Amino acid sequence: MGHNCQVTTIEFAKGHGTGNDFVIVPDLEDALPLKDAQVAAMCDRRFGIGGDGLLRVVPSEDPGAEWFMDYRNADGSIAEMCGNGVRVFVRYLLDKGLAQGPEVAVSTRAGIKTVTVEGDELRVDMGSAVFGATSEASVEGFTWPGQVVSMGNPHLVCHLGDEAELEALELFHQPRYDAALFPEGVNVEFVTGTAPHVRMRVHERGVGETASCGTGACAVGAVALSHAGLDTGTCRVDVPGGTLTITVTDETLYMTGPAVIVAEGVFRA
Ligand SMILES: N[C@@H](CCC[C@H](N)C(=O)O)C(=O)O
Repeated sequence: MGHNCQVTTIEFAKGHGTGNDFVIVPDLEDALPLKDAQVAAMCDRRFGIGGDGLLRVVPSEDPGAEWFMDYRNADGSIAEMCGNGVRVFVRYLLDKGLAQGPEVAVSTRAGIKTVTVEGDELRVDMGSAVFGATSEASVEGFTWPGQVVSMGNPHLVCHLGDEAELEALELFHQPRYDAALFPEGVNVEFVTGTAPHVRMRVHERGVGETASCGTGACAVGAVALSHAGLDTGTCRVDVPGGTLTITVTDETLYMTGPAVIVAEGVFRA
């Protein structure tokens, strides 16, 4: 009795932005629509390549951009937007000659994002943060009030008392939140400090705690500036994996940070 030994091979690259890491799958003919389980297998840190998410590079149907970023969380779920992901996506396009800088438009589920190369870093026009209601999040019986913010995807930004509290926070498990307000789940950011310099940790929907979340940093920067009574300005957001710079203008919000490709290979499924 023989085994079915058919092996599927998938070309990939691996990259990160401030430690938020992604498997990149070039699917230039849009011939490889990955199932949730395949994404989860590739993102698995012990049995796969490992990643907080997956970026599939496919042709864009929107005439405003050549490429569409098909972003998936590590568990295979779909999210509207990924801020670190879009910088890594553009770094990959530039490295492979699939796009020319310094300005690259990328189609995402949250619309077209324009990414500009600025030295070693990439600046993304993320569009303005949209503030919603206030809500709350709880961890191990402690509850903090939070500001709901949409960056295309949902965020709940909670301010903590001090650094020690932030350091001690148990973020292995999903913080509790109002499931009626967030039926699709939410990314929860915990913050200390005030604009122009704050620190955050994050628990991401569909992933867990990550070293960074670009859209989360945008939400946090916008809330910090607003708490400081500023409609516009710049806020440095330190995350466990590095630093992102958030600039709010009258028209939009820019996120600036690094993006690095660290490996290429073939995944055998
Ligand atoms: N890490 C990302 C956000 C990825 C999506 C998020 N987990 C969600 O489900 O909304 C970022 O850098 O923005």
